[in-house]
Order: sequence, then C-alpha cells, then structure tokens
Amino acid sequence: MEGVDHLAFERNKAQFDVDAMKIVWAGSSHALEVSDRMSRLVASDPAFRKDNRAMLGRKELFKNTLRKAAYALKRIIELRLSEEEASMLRSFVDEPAFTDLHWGMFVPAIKGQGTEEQLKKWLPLAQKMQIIGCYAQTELGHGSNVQGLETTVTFDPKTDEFVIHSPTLTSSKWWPGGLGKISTHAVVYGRLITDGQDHGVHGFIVQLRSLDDHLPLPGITVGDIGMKFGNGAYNTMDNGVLRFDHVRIPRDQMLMRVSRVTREGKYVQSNVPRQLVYGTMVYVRQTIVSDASTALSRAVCIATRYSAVRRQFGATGGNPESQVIDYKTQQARLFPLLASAYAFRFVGEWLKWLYTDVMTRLQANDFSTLPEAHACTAGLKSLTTSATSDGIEECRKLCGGHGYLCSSGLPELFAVYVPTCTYEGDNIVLLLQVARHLMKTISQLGSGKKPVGTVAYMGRVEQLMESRSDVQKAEDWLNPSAVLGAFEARAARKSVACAKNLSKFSNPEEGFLELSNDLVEAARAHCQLIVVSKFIDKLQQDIPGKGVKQLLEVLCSIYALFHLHKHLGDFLSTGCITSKQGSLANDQLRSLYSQVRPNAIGLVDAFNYTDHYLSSILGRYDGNVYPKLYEEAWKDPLNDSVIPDGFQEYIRPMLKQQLRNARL
Ligand SMILES: CCCCCCCCCCCCCCCCCC(=O)SCCNC(=O)CCNC(=O)[C@H](O)C(C)(C)COP(=O)(O)OP(=O)(O)OC[C@H]1O[C@@H](n2cnc3c(N)ncnc32)[C@H](O)[C@@H]1OP(=O)(O)O
Ligand SMILES: Cc1cc2nc3c(=O)[nH]c(=O)nc-3n(C[C@H](O)[C@H](O)[C@H](O)COP(=O)(O)OP(=O)(O)OC[C@H]3O[C@@H](n4cnc5c(N)ncnc54)[C@H](O)[C@@H]3O)c2cc1C
Repeated sequence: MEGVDHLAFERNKAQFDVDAMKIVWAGSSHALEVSDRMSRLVASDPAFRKDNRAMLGRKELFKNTLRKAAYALKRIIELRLSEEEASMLRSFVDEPAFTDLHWGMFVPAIKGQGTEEQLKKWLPLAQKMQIIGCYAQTELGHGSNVQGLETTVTFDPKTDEFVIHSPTLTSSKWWPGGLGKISTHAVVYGRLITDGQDHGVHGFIVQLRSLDDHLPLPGITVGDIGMKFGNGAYNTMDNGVLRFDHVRIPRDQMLMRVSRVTREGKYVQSNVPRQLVYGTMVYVRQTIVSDASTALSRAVCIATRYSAVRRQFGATGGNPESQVIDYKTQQARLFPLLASAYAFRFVGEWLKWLYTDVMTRLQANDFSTLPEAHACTAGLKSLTTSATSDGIEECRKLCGGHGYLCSSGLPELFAVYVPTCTYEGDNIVLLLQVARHLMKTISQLGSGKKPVGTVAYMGRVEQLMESRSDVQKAEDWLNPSAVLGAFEARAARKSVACAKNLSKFSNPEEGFLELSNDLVEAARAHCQLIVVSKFIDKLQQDIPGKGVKQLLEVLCSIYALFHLHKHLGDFLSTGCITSKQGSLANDQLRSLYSQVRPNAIGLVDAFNYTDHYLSSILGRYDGNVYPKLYEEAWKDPLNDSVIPDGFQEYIRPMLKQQLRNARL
C-alpha cells in the first residue's frame, strides 16, 4: 500500500485552513518558507540519514556526528545560506553536537560579555569556525550554585597574564558539551583573584587544544565524561572534563564588558549589573522555551497520527474496530498536550520579544527590565521543559506497546530531551528564583512601587484576594476574562500566603528554606498564568485563515481548563472558584475535546514536519504503520542470521545438558 494516504479520510475532516495554521505555527510566511525548504533539503540528502543511531556503538556514533557537522558546514558554504537558513538546517539535522554549544553558547557568551575589541578579534574566528568553542561553567562539585565554583583565575601583574588553576578534584570542569573531544577553545568561568582579593565568578576565553595537531595545550587535562542516558540519543555529544594546572592566558582574554582588570591589576566594575555575567544563560533559557514547543509537538504529532491509525475494540455489524483517538480517555491525555505545544509556541514567541526588548534597553544602559527577564526566562524554561519531558513520556504510553520501540522515535526523543530539565539551570532551582522575584514584588507593594510586566496583577492584590468567579454555566469558562480572573486570583493568593508565612520567620533566609516547597508551587502558578495570558494575548491579534482563530481559541481554553482541572485543589483551597464551577470547567473541557477531534490530524500537520525529522514509523505522514513496522523489524542486526551469535557457544550446550539431565 505504498503511496496510499491512510490518513486522507482524517485530513478531509479538518474544518480549518491547515496551510494558514502552518504560517501561524512557523511565526510568518517567510519563516515557514525557510523552514520548509531547509527541512526538505536535509530530508532528501542521504548524508543526513539518522535512522540507525540506536544501533551504533559510541565511537561510530560520534564519528558519524562529526561527519554530519562537517558536511553541514560544507553545504552551508556551497549553498551560500544565510545565518537564519544555516541555523534552521542545523536544527533539522536533529542530532546533539558540539556545534550546538559553539553557536548556542560560546558565540553568545562572547557577544554578550565581550568588549568591542574582543568582539572584533574573536567573533570572526568563531563565525568562520576557524576555532570551535564551548561553555565551561559547571564543575564536578558545583553546577546550580555558580557562586560556589572553585576554579581560580589569578592575575599576575609581572607578566600581565591570568593563571588558571583547578585547586581540587571537585573544581574539575564537568559536563560542558563539545569540550570532551572537539573544542579548541572555551569560555571558562572561574573566581577572579587580584592582589589576593576574590572578586567572584567571571568568564575568560581559554585555548584548550593546539590548532595544529589538536593536542591539549600544556597544563590542560581534558577528556569525555562517559556514556549518558539512552543508546544513541545524547551520546553524539562529547560532554567533557577539564582540569587546569597553572595555565597562563593573556589579560585581554578576560571577557571585560561587565568588569575588567587593568594592567596594574586593579579590578574595575563598569556600570552594568554583575548579573550580566549570567547573560548567556538568560539567552539560552529563552531559546529553550521555543524548543520545548518543537519537542512536544513532535511527540504529539507521532501520538496523534498513530492514535488515528490504531484500532482496538468496538467492532460492530461488520464495521471496523474503533480508532483509539475516539476514546475520551485518549483525548483527555492527548489533546491537552496538543494545546500545550501551541501554548508553548506562543509564549516562546513572546519571550523572544521580551528578550530582544531587554537587550535593546541594555544597549541604552536601561537595566530596569533585567529582573523580569531573568524571572520569566527561568520560570518558563522550568515550566515548559518539565511539561514537555512528561508529555513525551505520556505520548509513548499513548502509543501502547509500539511506542516503546526505537522505531517509534519516542524513546530517543525522550532521552535527548529529558536533560533539559537539568541543564541551563535545574528546574526547581529556577522556580525558586521566580519565587524570590514574587516575594520581593509583594514586599515592595507597600512602598508604592507599582509592579509592572508579568507581575503587574500583583498591583491589584487586594481585589484579587476578595474576587469570586462569576461562572454560572459551562460555556462561561470560554470567556477569557473568567479564565484570567481565576488564574490571577490563584497565583496572587498562593504568593500572598507564602509571604505571610515568611513574615513569621525572624530570619528570612531560614523561612525561605523551610517554605521552599510552597514557594515553588506559587512560582509554578505564576508561570502557568503567564502561559495562559500570553495565549489569550495572541488571540487578540488578527489571525487570518478559515477557522484558524476559532480553533486556537479552543486550544487556549483546553490549556487553561485542563490546568484548572489538574490543580483543582489549588483553585478550591484558595477559594477563587467553587466546586460547582470546577465541575462546570470539566464539562466544558469534554465538549472542547470533541471540537478538536475532527481537526486533530490537521492540527499536527500544521507543524509541517517531514518524515525524516519525525523519524518515527508510528508518526508517518501517510499512516502506513503496520507494513513499515514489520519491514523495520527485519533490519535489526539480530535478524542478520537465523541462529544468533552465542547460541552454539552457550545455549546449545545448556539445552543438551538439560535434556541429558531429564533422561537420567
Ligand atoms: C531525537 C533527537 C533530537 C535532537 C535535538 C538536537 C538539539 C539538542 C540540543 C542540545 C543543546 C544542548 C545545550 C545544552 C546547554 C546546557 C548548557 C548548560 O547547562 S550551561 C550551565 C548552566 N548553569 C546554570 O544554569 C546554573 C544555574 N544557577 C544559576 O543560574 C545561579 O547560580 C542562580 C541564579 C541559581 C543563583 O545565582 P546567585 O548569583 O547565587 O544569585 P542570588 O540567588 O543570590 O541572586 C542575586 C540576584 O541576582 C539575580 N539574578 C540571578 N540570576 C540572574 C540572571 N541570570 N539574570 C539577571 N539577574 C539574575 C537574582 O534575581 C537576585 O536579584 P536581587 O534579588 O538581588 O534583585
Ligand atoms: C546533558 C547536559 C549537558 C550539560 N551541558 C553543560 C554545558 O555545556 N556547560 C556547562 O557549564 N554545564 C553543562 N551542564 C551542567 C548543568 O548546567 C548542571 O548539571 C545544572 O546546572 C544542574 O546543576 P547540578 O548538576 O549541580 O545539580 P545539583 O544542583 O547538584 O542538583 C541536585 C539536586 O539538588 C537540588 N537542589 C540544588 N540546589 C537546590 C536548592 N538551592 N534548593 C532546593 N533544591 C536544590 C536540585 O533540584 C536537584 O534535585 C550540562 C548538564 C547536562 C545534564
């Protein structure tokens, strides 16, 4: 049945303009055109094949990644691709690689923390890939606590150099991607010491390996930290270990935008806040939110297409069995994830805008929105990556047994994705940062300082403490103001409750530790409010295309009401809704699922993913699942021979022995 579209009957059910939705998902017609062209370019080139990753040993896997990275750069140069096209092409190659850290962290760290002269010197080298860099911050002993890093960087005024040293085992750099085997350079974070005084953590550009023979430079010990979770998966990346034995670098390799050391060894702080040393993390957290929508939408696309193909039970009167997507339980697990993928897309778009706005302000020495940018990037990174990791695993279960096969694409997607909850800031540690921002906002309310941005609702805290939802029937929950009112009241009440409890402690830091679980929950409620409100804001825009806006309104309501239902305890215990209103929300949710059902395949087609990118037999565009699963099984190396290696050596003698024993 090659060439037949087994999902055509589903596609015909769509009540909206799928092509118009593709533009909304991509962000613009231009973005759709570029991503469509780049994804097809990669999909049609056998050099980018990736269906055998799970079968390869580490060395072969890694070598393959290096081949693809070099080939990708060759194609980018040959085709004279723009920066935007090149970055899309790399993302469709879809394999964690040293290049992610080079482009994603090394280059941004220099851009964000370097002076004009440093940019002039280092950026061209990095952009032409004449050097390859990574981001070496985390150590064996400390990751979350950046101020606890132990690597020392001591200024030597005699030679006008810094001396970098790893004084303890726990000060070994540990984890940086691309460091293990490939990077020639790194931005290294260590404690700056001048004249015996410790100035805290700063960034330095350090050459690690010779550009001639790629051997580590004197005083440097460097290697890979070993196999990680899942076969294939993230093992294409050379996460590394690095130690310094009094390694010298010139003074001008300290990234000096935030502060600098003079020739005389004087430490001088510029007028920018110290926290800009953390700027690269803010940038990357922002990109991780958009990437969450991509990862979740991939899993949802696979689970939705397969749920329409898969049939179990319910055959009556010669009719086929029911498609599992028609079971209400399947819908109640799948459609909130579909809605979340769209929600994360839009909050990611907004966060990108916020980040760009903060950067523009920083250029003009306006640092006022930095705390908001930090809290939003930290909180949304945490919320979206946790939900996406759980969502990918839920999609695997939604695909039943076949979801557990590597050929479903889901195990690898999960294994590659799940460290996102840890890297770029552990998700709990980041929510605690949001909680600090919330508590600070509340503590400043009395001083007349008006909260702005995503905490603006705190300015109405007195009203929110008293408000009661006026929902009377299920459809009232479709009203955005009813939803926003409930989410704002819940978030405000949870934060205020924490602030009240904190005020009972004579030592605030002790109180913060004791109440940290409640604080994390308050931060989560605040972040969910941001996602809901940015989805609602998106719907205020002009969105063309038949049925597109209506369907997005349905998805927005699903996202909000699903979370209201899931966290009903919160909404009830804070008294912002009644249990009757809670059950009306649930009734409305069921009706919304029915509205999504005929459009489900159209909604995942709107992601515009190629079969190459999805890399999943269950998620094939044509739905031709069973013949392809059957075919794939025979490709497993175990099936190369009828009798496997080891049978004659171990099992045959064992069988013989057992038979002999039985005859005695
Ligand atoms: C199927 C195949 C699929 C294939 C897919 C292919 C794609 C794969 C892609 C792979 C890509 C891989 C990428 C991996 C990247 C990982 C890189 C890392 O992890 S790198 C390592 C990442 N490591 C981490 O993320 C470490 C996490 N830890 C940290 O960031 C910090 O230690 C901290 C924030 C927790 C505390 O910091 P501390 O200094 O103790 O600060 P205090 O708490 O004392 O607060 C003091 C004040 O500072 C304020 N403030 C704080 N931060 C910021 C900020 N950023 N900005 C502004 N302000 C900030 C704060 O609000 C407070 O303000 P106020 O109240 O005074 O007004
Ligand atoms: C795949 C991968 C790639 C990475 N790539 C890089 C890289 O390129 N460059 C780089 O520098 N680093 C990298 N890292 C390191 C990464 O950034 C850190 O692992 C991360 O910041 C978490 O720090 P940690 O490992 O010290 O966790 P820990 O802080 O030790 O966390 C352990 C547990 O303690 C809890 N915890 C810690 N502090 C607190 C607190 N204050 N309150 C409550 N609970 C707390 C955490 O929630 C967690 O449950 C990478 C990590 C991974 C897994």
